[in-house]
Amino acid sequence: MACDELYCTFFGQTMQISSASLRMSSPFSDFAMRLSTLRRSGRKSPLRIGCMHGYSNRTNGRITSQMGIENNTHGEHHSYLYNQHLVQERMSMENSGDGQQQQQQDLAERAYLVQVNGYDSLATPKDLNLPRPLSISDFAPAPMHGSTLRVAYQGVPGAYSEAAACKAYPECEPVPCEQFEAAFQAVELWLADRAVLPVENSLGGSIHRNYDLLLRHRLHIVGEVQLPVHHCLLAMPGVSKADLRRVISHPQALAQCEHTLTRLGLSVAREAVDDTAGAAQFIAENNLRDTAAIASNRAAEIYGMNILANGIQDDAGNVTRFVMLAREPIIPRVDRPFKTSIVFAKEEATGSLFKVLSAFAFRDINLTKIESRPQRKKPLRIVDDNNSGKSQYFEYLFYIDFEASMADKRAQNALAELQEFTSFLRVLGSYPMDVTPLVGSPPL
Ligand SMILES: O=C(O)C(=O)C[C@]1(C(=O)O)C=C[C@@H](O)C=C1
Repeated sequence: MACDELYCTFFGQTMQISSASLRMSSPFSDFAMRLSTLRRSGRKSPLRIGCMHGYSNRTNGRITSQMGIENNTHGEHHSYLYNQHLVQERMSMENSGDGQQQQQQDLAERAYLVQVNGYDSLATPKDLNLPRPLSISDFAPAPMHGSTLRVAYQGVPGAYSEAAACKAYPECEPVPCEQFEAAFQAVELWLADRAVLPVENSLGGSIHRNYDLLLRHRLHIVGEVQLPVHHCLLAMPGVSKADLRRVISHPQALAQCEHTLTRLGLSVAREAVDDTAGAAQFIAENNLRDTAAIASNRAAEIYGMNILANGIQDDAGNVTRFVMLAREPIIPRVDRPFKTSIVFAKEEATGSLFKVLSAFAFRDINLTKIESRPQRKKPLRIVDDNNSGKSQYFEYLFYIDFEASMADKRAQNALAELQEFTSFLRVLGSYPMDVTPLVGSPPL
């Protein structure tokens, strides 16, 4: 859908560009000026802007700004990122006034964008371009203005995380990322609207890296999705099991198939790589005839590989749970099952963990998960006991998922009580539970 008005999403609030928004004061003045630039040239410019967004912050006393412009003119999606330097460079091309000057400015704008993006087939806009009144949906967090929701995941096409992204957001554009951290950053820098990341598997357990990253980044959990994971053993066409010297895959996938591989007589070297589909891609690109990958049957299709064995996970009901992350939290509700995820550090007092857990038990709130991670900044506590000398304790952060919405009084009271026994407490998100039945899901 083409959209010719200009909007700015500023720290989660979407507004149509108007003189009011142009009067934004420091530290956002650069940002505001940039918006005015585009507004003035927007009428005649061949560029149709679907949506603009950006942020500005102070680093070491300097203001840095980044801005994304999405152009959805052809049903395609192009995103341009500017930094402050480019914004200033761009502004120096700016002339006020009409007629020829305006035309020159339009051409300059087009040339500039082609130069930045290498994209030169921009459509001619309609002349009649009346502003559309704002509606409530303009103020909702992304998806934005008819553009496709971009969902970051770790891996390459054919990864289970890509399938999870498409299960969570069926109409989305999946955005592959090399590492989990890159998926977090893609959302933080507005290159993606959501991230979908694995947090636990029914056979392999928790994906600790993502627990650590949840704390380090400021994204919110806005949903969860459970995906049945059906692994295949993939090799190049013509390769048989007897040719194999090595099996490569994501460490979780290797762990989920450990016993089956041995049962298949594959006591060969196992090597961990970044993701399951990446393993298939690597074998295909290098035509490796002594190596197999554990990956999905979609990966077999994409990378032109043969399936040597199907359903090699150690348990037929193998399931991975993913969380959906966004820049803004969703509004918790009580009209459907919700879960809330929190992280806390307990007080040093005796029995504080028990007291935390009983705050939920007394209110009949079911805990679905508890995970502990070392407190990296303060990993050890040394206690000097006069009788037995010095003892060392490990310090932990505790992650808890419980079955209640933050809109539920019981959850609010439990967290109020928790504050008495915790030195740190953060709500990672309150979101609808995935209650879709897993049985009958097509194997991946
Ligand atoms: O490598 C992939 O395909 C992934 O999507 C990652 C991942 C994981 O991290 O657990 C996702 C689901 C499966 O449990 C195996 C691997």
